[in-house]
Amino acid sequence: MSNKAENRNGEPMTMLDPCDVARRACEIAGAELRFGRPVVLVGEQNYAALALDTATSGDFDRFAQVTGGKHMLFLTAERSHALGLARPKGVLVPLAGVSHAAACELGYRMKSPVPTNFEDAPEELAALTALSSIALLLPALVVARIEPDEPAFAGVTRITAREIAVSGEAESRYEMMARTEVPLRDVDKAEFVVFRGGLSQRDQVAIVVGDPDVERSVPIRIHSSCITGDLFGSLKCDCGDQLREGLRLIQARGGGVLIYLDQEGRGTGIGAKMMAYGYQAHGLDTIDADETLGFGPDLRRYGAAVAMLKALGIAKVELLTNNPTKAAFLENAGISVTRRTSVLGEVTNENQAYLTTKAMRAGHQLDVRAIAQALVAK
Ligand SMILES: Nc1nc2c(ncn2[C@@H]2O[C@H](COP(=O)(O)OP(=O)(O)OP(=O)(O)O)[C@@H](O)[C@H]2O)c(=O)[nH]1
Ligand SMILES: [Zn+2]
Repeated sequence: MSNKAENRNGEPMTMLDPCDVARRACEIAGAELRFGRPVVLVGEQNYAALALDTATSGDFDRFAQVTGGKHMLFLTAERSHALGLARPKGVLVPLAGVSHAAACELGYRMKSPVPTNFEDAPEELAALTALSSIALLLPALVVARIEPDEPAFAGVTRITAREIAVSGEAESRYEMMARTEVPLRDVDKAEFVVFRGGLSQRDQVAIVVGDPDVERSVPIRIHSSCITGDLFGSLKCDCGDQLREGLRLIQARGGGVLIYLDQEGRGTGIGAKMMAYGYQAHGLDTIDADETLGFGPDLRRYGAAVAMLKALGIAKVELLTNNPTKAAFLENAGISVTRRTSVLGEVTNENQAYLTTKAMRAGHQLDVRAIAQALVAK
């Protein structure tokens, strides 16, 4: 079947795939939010929305003015919980008379007054949380119900919840675009295989070590980027150690693949991760710090990893991880995990609490007692 059609003027038009159309709409809407500009979520009820962490106080005041002071702050279930309000779909807090600085406090600061005036957020606003995550923004949005033909929002980018949902399919659509050998210090032979596609993600990289036999179970590690740990040797986490130990194990097995995913801060981005580190310095653990910013415990997506494995012809793996979520995701996507092998880093004063939280609250297969004793033994 031809993928050409004609538009109303009889001009040739490429029939676009619905997922590509939705993905483009999301990327544009996300970019608008990142520029501090409003977007309109179109549905049974229309909502204008502005991202709190990119809107200046001028943008915020203009939004307040054109919505006649009917603007509200949409806080996720996680942020509501952090504020002591257990509301499963989050809350809407009226903002009439509230300054930009006070809204930011309510939206994502650690010491915020608890709102007394709020309503449960409608389900459809979850689409905006998904959009803010695609745009790597904090999930704190200023919203206002508007009429479909509201003149103040004429020309503003529009998006539907359906487009945001459909765009998610792009997460598993990647194409190989380059494959080149790069000599690495501790590895005999490594090829960097770059994939392009996805949703709001940069090109992704798989490092093929040696010549793995794809007919057998291939040792792999799926590693999410951690600039602080991988690159600069931060002591606050075990990532750098795990990256190097992962490569070492793959090499020792005679070959395999390390997939390096661009999803810093468990998918929240480096900015949010550093804000979370700031909150951790004030005593919150890694999960509570993310919740204070409005995030769930883990926003990472592994569709890219699955697409890359499939493109490399890999259907069976030995997974180098302590994180059972990664194994479950692969199994659900049709990649058989024949074995899970732990990858351990050094326990330090600075990462001991982080590792304990991963074991106790995120279900990572780490030995809590060994973590506790590791420093005593030193
Ligand atoms: N939000 C947030 N992210 C963090 C923090 N510390 C590390 N990270 C991120 O956590 C992720 C860790 O990635 P991985 O090492 O692949 O995964 P893992 O879930 O620890 O599982 P393993 O396979 O056992 O290593 C990276 O995206 C880091 O940037 C933190 O305190 N807060
Ligand atoms: Zn790290």
